[in-house]
Parts: sequence; structure tokens; C-alpha cells
Amino acid sequence: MLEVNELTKRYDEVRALDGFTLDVAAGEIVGLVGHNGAGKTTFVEMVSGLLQPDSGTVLVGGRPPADTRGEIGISPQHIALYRPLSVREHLNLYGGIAGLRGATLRDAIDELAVALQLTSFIDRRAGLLSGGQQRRTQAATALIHRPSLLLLDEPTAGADPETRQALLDVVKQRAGEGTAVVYTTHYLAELMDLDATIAVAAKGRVIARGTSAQLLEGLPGEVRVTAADGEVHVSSQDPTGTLLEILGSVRRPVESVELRHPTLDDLYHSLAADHVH
Ligand SMILES: Nc1ncnc2c1ncn2[C@@H]1O[C@H](COP(=O)(O)OP(=O)(O)OP(=O)(O)O)[C@@H](O)[C@H]1O
Repeated sequence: MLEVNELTKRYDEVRALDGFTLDVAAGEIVGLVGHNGAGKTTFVEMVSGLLQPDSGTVLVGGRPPADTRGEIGISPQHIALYRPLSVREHLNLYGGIAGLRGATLRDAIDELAVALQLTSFIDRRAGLLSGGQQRRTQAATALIHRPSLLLLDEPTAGADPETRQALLDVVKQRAGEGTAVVYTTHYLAELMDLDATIAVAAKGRVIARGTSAQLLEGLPGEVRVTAADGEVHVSSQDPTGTLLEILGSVRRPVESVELRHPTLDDLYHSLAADHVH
């Protein structure tokens, strides 16, 4: 659905993108993670057609972004709502631009209002909403026309747990219907919840890509065993096997056992640590 090949973009001496390549299939959620300044937002802006690359190509469903605007839904990192317009007016506006009319538009608004819990403030002006309510409204403007590609740039930044879960549930549902999703976040736990594949960006390129299981393979976990005569704490690629080995050799009563398998946080630190600007 999305094919991005070798994008480059320079701002004077800063290489914002430096050979950024990423494919996203229909129905796939790709979690795009990386340090501040890794190039994630620049990439999202290029796919949405807001920014031109110096070189490289972007294809959405085989066509350039400029020809596919109605098929893309974007929730930018910074809240971009019209303060005097109500939530319903936003959804009418965005849905209308995408060609939705009459009962189809009304049904789409009703459905999203329930899914993203907008109902209680749907006729309130955006300027009077809380941060979390604005986040949900912004996400709704990206979803209203059922785009085939969703670009969500830190959609849950500053959101409370309920807001976050409502959004994650809608994203999962849309992916289940075949929408391709690029989901930029610093909250790695969200990507586990979404069952997303992961792309790690650093210095303007994707340095690792795969399922979380693929990317976690080979990363060490930790085992800590405390016995009456002291503590053993080791890093191991097979924490369960190592734990059993230690338990087999301990001669004094064991007081506590701690076993930690590698997480996405470990992956993130191991891959991105060497690539900070
Ligand atoms: N308009 C601009 N002018 C100059 N430099 C820019 C501009 N936009 C981005 N950059 C630089 O390009 C690099 C990539 O920025 P980008 O916003 O894409 O990173 P990011 O991965 O989205 O970061 P964050 O996690 O902080 O949102 C940074 O070094 C940034 O300072």
C-alpha cells in the first residue's frame, strides 16, 4: 500500500532524511520509533505530500501522494484544529473534503463519536476542549473518510489512558478492515497492544524492521537469583534455561527469583543508542 524508497532531505547541514526506505502492506500497522530528530515527522510529511524530498520516491497504492490525497488520513504531531469550530463541524469539514455527503457522512460521524468517545462534547468548540479531547478530535479528522493509509504521528501524546485505549482500539479495527497504518510513538507498549510490526528510525533512515519477535530474537534478558549466601545476576539470551541452570547449582535456600525477557525498550536502546545525533 505504501512504498517509500530512499528518501533524502537536507536542511543546510542537517540530513533530516538520509535514504529512508519503508514499505507498509494493506492491513499492516507499522510502529515507527526512534529518537527525537530521527526523521519520523519529516517522513510523515513527505508521505502526506506536504513536503518534497530532495530525492527518492513515495508511492501510495502505486501512485504519488499528490494524486492520492483522499486515500490518506493524517493526524499530525502538533494539534491542528480550528478553535472556533465544533468537533462535529470539524468532522463535517474533513468528511466533506473527502467527498462524504448526507447520511453517509452523518453515519460516519456517529460511528466515530462513539468509538472515540466524542459524544459528550461533539457540539463544543475545539478551542474549549481539553488536550485529550482535542487529541481524539484530531484523530477523528484523520479517520472520518476511512482512508486506506493512516499516518498517525504520536497520536496519543499527552493522552490519558482511556483516550489512548479508545484510539488504539479504533486503529486495530481499521487495520483489521485492511487500512495500512504508520503509527509513530515513543510509547513502545502501545505497539505491543497494536500487534504492530516495528521500524526503528535513526539519523534519517530505518535501521531495523520486522515483527517484535524477530527484532527481539538474540537480545539478552536478565536473571537474578537471591539465595541465603548471596545473589547471582546475569544477562542471558536464554533467561529460562539460565535460571534452571542456576537453580540446579544453588546449594542454599533460594529467597527470590527474577526473570526478565527482552522488551521493545531493550531493542530500542540497543539499536538506537549508537545512532543519536
Ligand atoms: N523545517 C526544518 N528546518 C530545519 N531543520 C529541520 C526542519 N524540519 C526538521 N528539521 C530537522 O530534521 C531532523 C529530523 O526532524 P524530525 O522532526 O523529522 O524528527 P522526528 O524523528 O520526528 O523527531 P521527534 O521524535 O522529536 O518528533 C531534525 O534534526 C530536525 O531538527
